[in-house]
Amino acid sequence: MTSTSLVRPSGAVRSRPASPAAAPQASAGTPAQTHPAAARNTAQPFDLGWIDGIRFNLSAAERRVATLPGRRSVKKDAQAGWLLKAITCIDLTTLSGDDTAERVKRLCAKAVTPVRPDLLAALGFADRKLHTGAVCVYHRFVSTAVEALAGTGIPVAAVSTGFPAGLIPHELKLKEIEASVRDGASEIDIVITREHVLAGQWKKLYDEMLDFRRAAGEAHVKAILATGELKTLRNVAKASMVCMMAGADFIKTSTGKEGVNATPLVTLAMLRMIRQYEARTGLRVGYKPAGGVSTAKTALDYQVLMKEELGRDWLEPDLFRIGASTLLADIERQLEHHVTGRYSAYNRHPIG
Ligand SMILES: O=C[C@H](O)COP(=O)(O)O
Repeated sequence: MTSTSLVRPSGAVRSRPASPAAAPQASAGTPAQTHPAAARNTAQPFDLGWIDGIRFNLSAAERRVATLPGRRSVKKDAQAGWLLKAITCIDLTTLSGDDTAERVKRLCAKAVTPVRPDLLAALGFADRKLHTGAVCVYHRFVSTAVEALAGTGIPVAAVSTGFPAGLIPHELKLKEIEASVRDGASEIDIVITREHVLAGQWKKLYDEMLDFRRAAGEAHVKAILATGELKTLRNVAKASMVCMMAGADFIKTSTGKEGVNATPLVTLAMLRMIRQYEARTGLRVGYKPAGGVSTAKTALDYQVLMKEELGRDWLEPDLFRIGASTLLADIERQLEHHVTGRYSAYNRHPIG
């Protein structure tokens, strides 16, 4: 096994990416490579015509999603390579009422060294820098995380705007965003007002998102749709389009607190909108499934969907994140199994 066999996520998908603009680059690079950042999304004028025409064929989408497990055919070294790549896309998250500065510091240490050095060495990555995509915390812990991650290049993401319900006054939402940016967050995960979607008030959703994006300034904004509360996939698709139109850098499924969080079906709806938005504007928007993504197998499913629907570039952390609090533990166990042939107990991987 060579390290080069691990660095190129390949062999999982047979179809070509649907959009030529999203074709894979020639060089896949290493899990920790510096990937040329995509041009940032910019807000477009509000256009109801982009939203009214959106339809979603549920049975076709269900059929497509049902074939996923059969297409997740990466094994052995290739699978280890995909899993290492997945680690670089994890927003390692703690969002609990009993979070403490100590827990956040431990999480940050895990983000810096997500895989045991002996396992990395056995995989041929002893000399490579590998870290998670970001650390994601409540505003209260942004400065703690920024300090703990100083010099590592790992961004701090703050959940914001009255996460998870998003029912605090609009002005307070803007202040919360500004406060997190002041404390050093370079990514802001906002929650949308679900009522705007449920009532079909698309201009209100657009204006809200536009304000959030302005308040975040240089910090990148991930728009959490809380898809489990939006009733229909058509609503999910329309809300995705409106948030992108108003400048969201990423669209994200869930807070992790809804009854239903990330699913392959909502993913398909959102990825098709990202594709449509790119076709209209030439701008690329990232995608973040979050909530309940806890197994390596599920992470691979999402990676396969990303590559099939949008192309190779969407496997990189500038366009793909997985919001997860426990996924890393399972990925590390799978990597250990790959190296040693044995599974370790989960309590050997207490964080992540
Ligand atoms: O944004 C991230 C989610 O809150 C994490 O959800 P999880 O705890 O189910 O992994």
